[in-house]
Amino acid sequence: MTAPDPFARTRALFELPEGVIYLDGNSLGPLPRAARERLAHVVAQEWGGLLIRGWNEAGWIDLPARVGARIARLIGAEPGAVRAADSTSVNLFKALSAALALRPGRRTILSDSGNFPTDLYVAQRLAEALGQGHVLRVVAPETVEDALDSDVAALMLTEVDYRTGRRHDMAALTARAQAAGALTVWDLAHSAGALPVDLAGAGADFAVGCGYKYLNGGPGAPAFLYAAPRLQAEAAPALAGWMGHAAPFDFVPDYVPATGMDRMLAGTPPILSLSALDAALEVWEGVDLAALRARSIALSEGFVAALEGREDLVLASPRDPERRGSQVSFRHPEGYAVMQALIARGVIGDFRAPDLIRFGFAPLYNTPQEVARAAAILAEVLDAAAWDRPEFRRRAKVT
Ligand SMILES: Cc1ncc(COP(=O)(O)O)c(C=O)c1O
Ligand SMILES: Nc1c(O)cccc1C(=O)C[C@H](N)C(=O)O
Repeated sequence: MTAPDPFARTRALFELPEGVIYLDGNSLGPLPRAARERLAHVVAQEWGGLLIRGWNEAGWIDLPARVGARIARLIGAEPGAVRAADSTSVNLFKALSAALALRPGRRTILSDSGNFPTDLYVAQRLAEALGQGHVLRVVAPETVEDALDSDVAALMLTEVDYRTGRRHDMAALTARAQAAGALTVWDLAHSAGALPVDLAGAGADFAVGCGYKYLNGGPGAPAFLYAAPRLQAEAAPALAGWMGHAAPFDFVPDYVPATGMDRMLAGTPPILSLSALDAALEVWEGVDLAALRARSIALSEGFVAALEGREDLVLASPRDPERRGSQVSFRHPEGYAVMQALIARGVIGDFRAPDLIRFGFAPLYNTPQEVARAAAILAEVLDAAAWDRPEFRRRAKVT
């Protein structure tokens, strides 16, 4: 007798194509059935039927806050402290600029070399554009703590490294940064929905994250933004827009920021994609995040254990699951072709240059059986050098 699968209920809420083992939900989550239905409804009934009345009658105007409230539980945020809006890049710009403005005497943005490129690009351009001598300092992930000197205005880190899955200790680094007089800006792109996050418990200052990965909001889904309640009254992001105004429909020429989190908004919310994300987040109702973490560790451990000891794969992720997010990466010199051969066999992960094959484990729908099968197929591909074909080496535009 095998015990019933505690995540069979949530798996059934997704449309998962037959014959595919999907281990790329850390890049783009699959389609929740509820999102398909909600989109059809919003398009036909709300957009089609209500037209402009939808802003009031269907509550479109409140969607950034309503969707933010659903995300808040997953990231341990205080009520009202999260908005769903814009992209992660844009939210990072807003959060980081607000953090810098709150530390006027300091000039350094501290980050690490494992951070996602968009985060580093946003910080570089913001530092230049401010014209006040700000600099982005990028150090090795292990040396972040030592680099927290008296010039650091903002510590900007991605909690879970997109390549290796290495996880920073958010609570410890936040405490260290604040003791050094800095504010923290956390990117939760690979954390939200992947593992329990406790922003309030960690005392984090600002955070951002993606809606299209483990939250399953669909390609280009709106991202989210958090500011600690103690900072909201003072936060002044460098990007303002009418949706962040205290009275948008007064149409006055001067900017007066809204009270609370609404000041972190800028332009008109994308109602179709916010609706899809809202429906996708229904899947999380009743999901226990400690059980989610336990499942995630069981999945990733099963995968690593099945492949451990192979001489042709080098584990790029921490071996200790407590120090990882919900993904595992291996190095292989022909990683791109290996991943294409896997995809041709129905196992979808992805490749990150120069040599990483990356596998995300989404506890809501991935099963231990899938993970064992994926590891076996990877072993077959390697044993038979099935990747060694010209068509598997041809790089696509998007990897
Ligand atoms: C850590 C991290 N931040 C940000 C992003 C993306 O930001 P955006 O949605 O603005 O493209 C990604 C992935 O695309 C990511 O992995
Ligand atoms: N956002 C993406 C896209 O528009 C195309 C392809 C991939 C992505 C990703 O999300 C990449 C992802 N952040 C990563 O961890 O590599």
